[in-house]
Amino acid sequence: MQNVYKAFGRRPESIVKKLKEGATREELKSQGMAAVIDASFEVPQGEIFVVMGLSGSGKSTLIRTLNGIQPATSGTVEIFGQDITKVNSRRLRSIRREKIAMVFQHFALMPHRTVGQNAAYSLEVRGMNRSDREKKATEALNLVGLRGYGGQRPDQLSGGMRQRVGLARALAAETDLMLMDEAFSALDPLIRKEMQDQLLELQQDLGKTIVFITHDLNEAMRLGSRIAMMRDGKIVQIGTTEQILNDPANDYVAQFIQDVDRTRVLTAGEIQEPPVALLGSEQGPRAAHRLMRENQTSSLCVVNQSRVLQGVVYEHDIAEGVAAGKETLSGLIKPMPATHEDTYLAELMTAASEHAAGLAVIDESGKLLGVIPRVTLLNAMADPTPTSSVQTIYQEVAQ
Ligand SMILES: Nc1ncnc2c1ncn2[C@@H]1O[C@H](COP(=O)(O)OP(=O)(O)OP(=O)(O)O)[C@@H](O)[C@H]1O
Repeated sequence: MQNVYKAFGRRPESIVKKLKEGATREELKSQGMAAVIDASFEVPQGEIFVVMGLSGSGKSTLIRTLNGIQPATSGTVEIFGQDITKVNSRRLRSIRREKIAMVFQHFALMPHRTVGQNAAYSLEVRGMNRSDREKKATEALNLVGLRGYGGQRPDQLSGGMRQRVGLARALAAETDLMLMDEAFSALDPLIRKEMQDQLLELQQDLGKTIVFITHDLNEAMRLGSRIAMMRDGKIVQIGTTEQILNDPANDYVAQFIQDVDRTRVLTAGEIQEPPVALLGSEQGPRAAHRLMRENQTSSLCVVNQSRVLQGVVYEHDIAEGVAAGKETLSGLIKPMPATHEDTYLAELMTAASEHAAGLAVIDESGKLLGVIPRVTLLNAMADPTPTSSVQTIYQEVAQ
């Protein structure tokens, strides 16, 4: 969307005109409400774009201009190349039906229909025949973990399960764009987290374009590829979690993020450092000793030829190995705790307290990507901002 305004009142166009001439929302209050002021953003395919702001900041109005339920007073709204502010209402209804799925806070399920019929609803509206839509609805229910529930009525399900039906209905529609308005806000915290995890997992496979509205910053940061922060109708900042945490655009955003538990949004990948030194496991204690001296470190990660992590060796063991004239590292390599790049810092607490050398960061196949020295991890816990520059002392493994 580009330069979108939405005003309510008797003469919305006049409110927008005055806004463009520099009037503030406050000054125009007697004439109506400027709910969205000059909003512009683009959401690439596959992104979860979160719109975040306090109650009344204009989030719901913004999302309604996106599906055309409340047409923008001014500006353009393009859905897959089609400007929906310029099409007639019939065409708009068809775009909404074919291209956009919605998930609402209060589920909006039809109580007298079965779960399966609810999930199939958007397909029914499209005129799909019964057997095809039942098949697709069942597939969608399976995807959200409701296998076998198709015959039940919504009131037989818990709140969390009802929201899964809402999600299944949106997925069954197989649209590329999904709009989610406070979709998880009515759920209790544990179920809410489960739903967030599920959405992230589904999104990995489905790669939809999602616009997700929330007033909860932690939710925004867990889900959002990027976040738009709204205040009084305006988008005051658009950025990734990291950008917003590290470089809040103004005091409003800064105040918002004050209470965020950063250990729950920062990941291991954001504080990892290049491995201090790597050593092919075929090398002996002398080589290890030399590398430790060169890099002024008291421990080394050990990897094999494929750079898969084998463990860690410590200075005192290596010194003993050298003294005993050992030719290999066998018996000297200790296990090293490892994590993945996308693990949240909060989940690394125990690792930090228990292990002297710190943590290795590995990929799916066990290859060493980086290390988090214990002191870095403890510092990050105490002051969780991502390290901006890391001194690179990187030693290639013998190939
Ligand atoms: N149909 C309407 N007529 C008049 N004013 C409206 C209308 N819809 C929304 N508003 C006003 O526009 C402003 C933005 O409302 P909106 O619902 O978009 O905010 P929000 O951020 O979604 O808040 P919430 O989380 O409480 O829904 C509010 O001041 C609201 O009162």
